[in-house]
This record gives sequence, C-alpha cells and structure tokens, in this order.
Amino acid sequence: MVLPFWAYARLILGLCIQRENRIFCLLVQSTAITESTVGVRAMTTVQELAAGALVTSDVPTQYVVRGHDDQQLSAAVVTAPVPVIDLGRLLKQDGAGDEAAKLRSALHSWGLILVSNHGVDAAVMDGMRAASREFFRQPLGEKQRYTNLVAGERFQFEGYGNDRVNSPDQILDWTDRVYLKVEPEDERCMAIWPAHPDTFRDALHEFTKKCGGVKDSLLQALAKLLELDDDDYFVDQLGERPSTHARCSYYPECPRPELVFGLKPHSDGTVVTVLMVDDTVGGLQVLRDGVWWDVPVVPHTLLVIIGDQTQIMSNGIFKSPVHRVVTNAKKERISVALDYSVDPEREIEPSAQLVNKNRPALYRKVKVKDYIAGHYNHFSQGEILIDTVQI
Ligand SMILES: O=C(O)CCC(=O)C(=O)O
Ligand SMILES: [Fe+2]
Repeated sequence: MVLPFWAYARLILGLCIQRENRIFCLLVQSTAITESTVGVRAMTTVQELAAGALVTSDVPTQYVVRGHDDQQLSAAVVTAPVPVIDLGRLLKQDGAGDEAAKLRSALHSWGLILVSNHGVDAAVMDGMRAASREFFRQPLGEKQRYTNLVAGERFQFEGYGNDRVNSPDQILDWTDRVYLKVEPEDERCMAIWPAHPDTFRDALHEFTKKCGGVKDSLLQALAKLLELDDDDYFVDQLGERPSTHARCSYYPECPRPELVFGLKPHSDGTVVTVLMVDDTVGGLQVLRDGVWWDVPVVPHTLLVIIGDQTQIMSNGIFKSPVHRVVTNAKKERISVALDYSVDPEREIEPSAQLVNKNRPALYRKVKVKDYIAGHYNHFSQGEILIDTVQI
C-alpha cells in the first residue's frame, strides 16, 4: 500500500518519540486537527461493538473468556464487607484508635478500603463523573480526536481507545477508556485531554488536586501502621517526580456477561490507586482465598486499592489485591481511577526497617519504569507480575 509522504513522516517521527512526550503532543495534535482519519486504520471501540452486540446478542470471540466456567462469571457473588474508613477521624486519632484498627484489618482482609470524609467535595466527584460520562456519549469522531493510536497503528498508553493487543490470543476487555498522565503537571499532554465536554479538563484537574491529599494522608497512615521511623516514608519514596495517570473507563452494556470480562483479573502496578466507581452500578470484584466478592458501592466514598509498589516497599505486609470488573447486560458503567506511582526513574525495594532475620526481604530491588512496563505486558496475558520479583 502506498501512503502519502506525511503518513511516513508521522510514522518515523512516531517511532522516535517514545520518550519525548512533548513531540508526541504535537504529533497527536496534528493527527487530531489535520485529518479525519485519512489513511488511518480505524479502531473498533467496545462502545461500537456493544451497539451491534446488543442487536445480535453475541460478542466477538476475542472477548470470550476461556475457562469461563471456572471464573464464577455467572455465579451469584456475595458482597465483601469492606469497611468505610472515616479519613478525618483517622487523621485526628493520629494512627491509633479504632479507625486505624479498622484500616489495618481491612487492608489485611481485602487490600482495599472505602474512604469517607476524605475532603473531595461531592460536587468535584459528581463533576468528574458527569464530564467522563458526557465524553463517552459523544459521537465516535469527536472521541477519536484523542485516539491512543499514533498514525492509526502504533499504540500509545495515553489517549482514548482500548488496550494494546500484544498477541492474537489475548482475551480482550469489554471497556473503552481515556488514559492521561496528570502528574507531573508539566508533563501533561493537553492535546489529548478532551476539550469536549468543556468541563472535562477543569474537572480532571480539580479531581486530581483533591485526590492527591487523600493519597498522601493514607500513605502516612500506612507508615504509622507499620511503625516506621518516619510517617512520610512512603510519601518520600514517591520521589521528586512521581507519576499519576487518570483512567476514565466506560463499560458498555454487554449481552453476554457470563462470558466476558469488563476488566480482566489483575493487581494494580501502582503505589495506590484512588478510584471513583459508578455510584449506581456495581461490577468491581475482589479475589480472596480463591473466591470472588463484589466490592460494595457507597456513593461519594473513594475506593483506595493497595498496589504492587506498596506490596514491595512494605515487604509484603500490605498486599495488592487481585480484582476485576464484570459486565452488566442492562447497565453501562463509568469509573475514574488515579494511578499513583513512584518516580519511574527510581528504584524501590522493601524498607530496611521491615527486613530482619525473621523476615528477610521478599522482593528484589526493581526500577519502577521497568516494573510498570512489565506490568502491562503481564496484564495483557492475564498474568500477575509481582510473583516474578519475589526472592
Ligand atoms: O473500573 C473499575 O472499577 C476498576 C478499574 C481498575 O481496576 C483499574 O483501573 O485498575
Ligand atoms: Fe485495577
């Protein structure tokens, strides 16, 4: 196939820019503005598939989970008694008292918690959810201005679309998303931050700013639970330029929820993930002792999930839970997650204060950048990376 000159130029430039976010911004901007996907292989979004699937009541085979009978996808699932932690109260009790005890027990049992009294106004949460919902309701052409495919081919993590497909036998997830780097702020690629609805950028900025405080307070609470010398141990480990990514996910209605994952089982490769789930539709499930449990929906709480980086730094005392999203035949679902990671250029390892004769280091030192890259590769194959860095 013969492509016009600009398509080759864009492809070559695309190959050079893996690490040059700014140039990538320019590239995406030109993709968005100068063409309406001329010469570009259009991606199929799950939203488009869902529209067809709801008519035929069937789903493409790439979405069908093999061994779905073992996955409890069609079984009745019990709701996990995940407690709601009152963050204001936890901070007031300064790491002692019943709120800290509740936190310790919840993390031990589930690896995730619901947080109330967190300081993120209901209006900020509702605004973010509404902006995200409105974004996905727009016509495909508008959303594709922010595509995560450079020149229609090469996958970039940032932007609108679905997951990178690494192999033909990869089981695909019934979800579309917008994935954006939000911190460090000077690395934001505004060209792929949706400009419509016009509330989106401000809503995401505000939501990110407010959730940062929740993340820091919880990391301090974790250090207190572990009785580390410094309450800021985990906050300091984040480094000079920690990275935060926002993931706005859209899970359309699915005619075959017993066969399809909304999001396949995984643990998060983060330090922590702060998640705002849909306030009306459940779907998030957590694995405990080989059994899947529904995570409860409590409006205006935030869900905080321990990630692999905290599992490594806490020498396995806090564990990142395996979780997944199931689909729903009748209702679409929205969620907004903030993935908090240590500065990718840093290395992490179990805290020296948590390593001793009786409890040797359980994980080897890893470079965060490499860990995150490995995490996505393992995720696409339905594998969990943390097992591979165990000593
Ligand atoms: O959509 C959800 O509720 C969960 C999303 C999730 O697990 C993730 O983004 O890592
Ligand atoms: Fe997750």
